[in-house]
Amino acid sequence: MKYVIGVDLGTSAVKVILMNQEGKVCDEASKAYPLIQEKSGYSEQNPTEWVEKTTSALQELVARFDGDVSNIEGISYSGQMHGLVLLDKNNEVLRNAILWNDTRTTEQCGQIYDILGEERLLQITKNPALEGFTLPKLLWVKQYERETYEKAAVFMLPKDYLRYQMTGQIHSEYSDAAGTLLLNVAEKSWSEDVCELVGVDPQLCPSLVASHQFVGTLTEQFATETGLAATTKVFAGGADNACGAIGSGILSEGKTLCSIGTSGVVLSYEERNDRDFEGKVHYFNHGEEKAYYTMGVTLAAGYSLSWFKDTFGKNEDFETLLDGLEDVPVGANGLLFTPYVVGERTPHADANIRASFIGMEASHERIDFARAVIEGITFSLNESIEIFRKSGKKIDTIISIGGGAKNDTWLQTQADVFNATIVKLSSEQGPAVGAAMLAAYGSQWFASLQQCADVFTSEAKAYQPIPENVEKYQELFRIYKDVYVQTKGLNEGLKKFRKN
Ligand SMILES: Nc1ncnc2c1ncn2[C@@H]1O[C@H](COP(=O)(O)OP(=O)(O)O)[C@@H](O)[C@H]1O
Ligand SMILES: O=C(CO)[C@@H](O)[C@H](O)COP(=O)(O)O
Repeated sequence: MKYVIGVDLGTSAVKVILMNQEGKVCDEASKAYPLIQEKSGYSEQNPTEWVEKTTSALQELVARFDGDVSNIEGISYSGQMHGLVLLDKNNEVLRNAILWNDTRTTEQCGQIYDILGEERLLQITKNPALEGFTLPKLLWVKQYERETYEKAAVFMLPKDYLRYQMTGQIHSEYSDAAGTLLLNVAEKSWSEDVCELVGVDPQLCPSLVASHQFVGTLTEQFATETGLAATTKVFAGGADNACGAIGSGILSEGKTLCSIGTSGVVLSYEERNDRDFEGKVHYFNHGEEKAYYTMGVTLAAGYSLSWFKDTFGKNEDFETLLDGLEDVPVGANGLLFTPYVVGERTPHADANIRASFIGMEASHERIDFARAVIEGITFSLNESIEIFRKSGKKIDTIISIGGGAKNDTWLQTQADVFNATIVKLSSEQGPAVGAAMLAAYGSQWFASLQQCADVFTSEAKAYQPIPENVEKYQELFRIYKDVYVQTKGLNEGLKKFRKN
């Protein structure tokens, strides 16, 4: 039997899974790493830690593998998007990576609009200038850490750096490059126009390949450290949301995904690259060739829940924290939460907004707060679904993946808030499965990613919306949407009191 490994370099942890040719998940391992948040709005990680934790997770996987490691034929990646990794001319890391949920770059987003204009930016990159994207981060380093910027020889995205450390080869690929604001998304090439106008040397951009492309084998050193064979073939991989879509079989028009990881995403497959969503949702290249996807992003979805756990139940696991969630009625006994703990993206591209609990009263217990957090995150994702529905998309079934899909009550809440059937897959590790599928397809086990998905993905359970709950959530959703409007000005006033 042959095997492939999918590596999902997430924000909270790296997850590695071993899958066989029959699409069975044979083993998995995960290693967590922290966020470095020195100031309000800052979010960084140390790229060396990604490599160390991936090495350790792979060591664990290989140690438990009782077959011949040379039968592990291929490996590929899914990676948290947009993070800026800068390397010098010796390929040494110059500073911590600035992550997708770091919002320090509002000033640089303004500069990009001033230089390019919104229309031209949308025409080339298909996306607006958002703090989370890579180009504003590059311009921030150029402006505030000039010495570092001048030493930079190449910029990389998180999983591309990890792959470089495993193979010695430097590449980027289309699905992740699409989230930099430097790619001409329709033409699939770095935009010389954008580079020239914003003053970024095009030499900083690595060469581009397709997600399933073979890029080399493991270095002898990495193979020795992990116990993998040096002949293991390495395939480029994709952005975590592209891989989440592949791993959930979102490979044709009409299919919708909800992914609740650190961020939260509602994603829709697009065959075409010329639809106009006026920048309201992100529009990126898929990991499948000649395909695209659109998505709305909640900046702190799972992160709002993990913030709540770390603050009010530090040493508990999520199961203990959420014990009794199903007994709290819809609406959390009158408590409402907006999940803006680090700002928001869709539909409010607002780095300054912060979270609120509205309606606290003396009878509320911690589990009411937990229910309000879960409902608030789901309302935020429903704002993306609303944009898609208003654009004419029919959304009646949604595949739900990510850490958030581990909880039954949350899955039912998704069905009730989204008023759609929610499908849970046999593995909630969609991005890692997608990465494994890219390795399987790259290894030519299947003629297409769709054929691979037919074998590698399967539905475990479906959750139907309960009409009575749907009605209550529709009323609550109207109140939820008003909280942003009512608290925006208040948060402006609080800004100067934040940790700086
Ligand atoms: N048992 C659980 N029940 C509900 N939510 C969970 C559970 N385990 C993890 N989560 C949520 O999933 C998030 C992590 O999801 P994951 O897909 O692993 O994220 P990432 O890819 O960003 O590292 C956590 O922040 C948490 O909110
Ligand atoms: O910024 C985005 C998408 O635009 C995020 O979705 C990141 O890609 C991080 O993903 P997770 O770690 O939450 O999976």
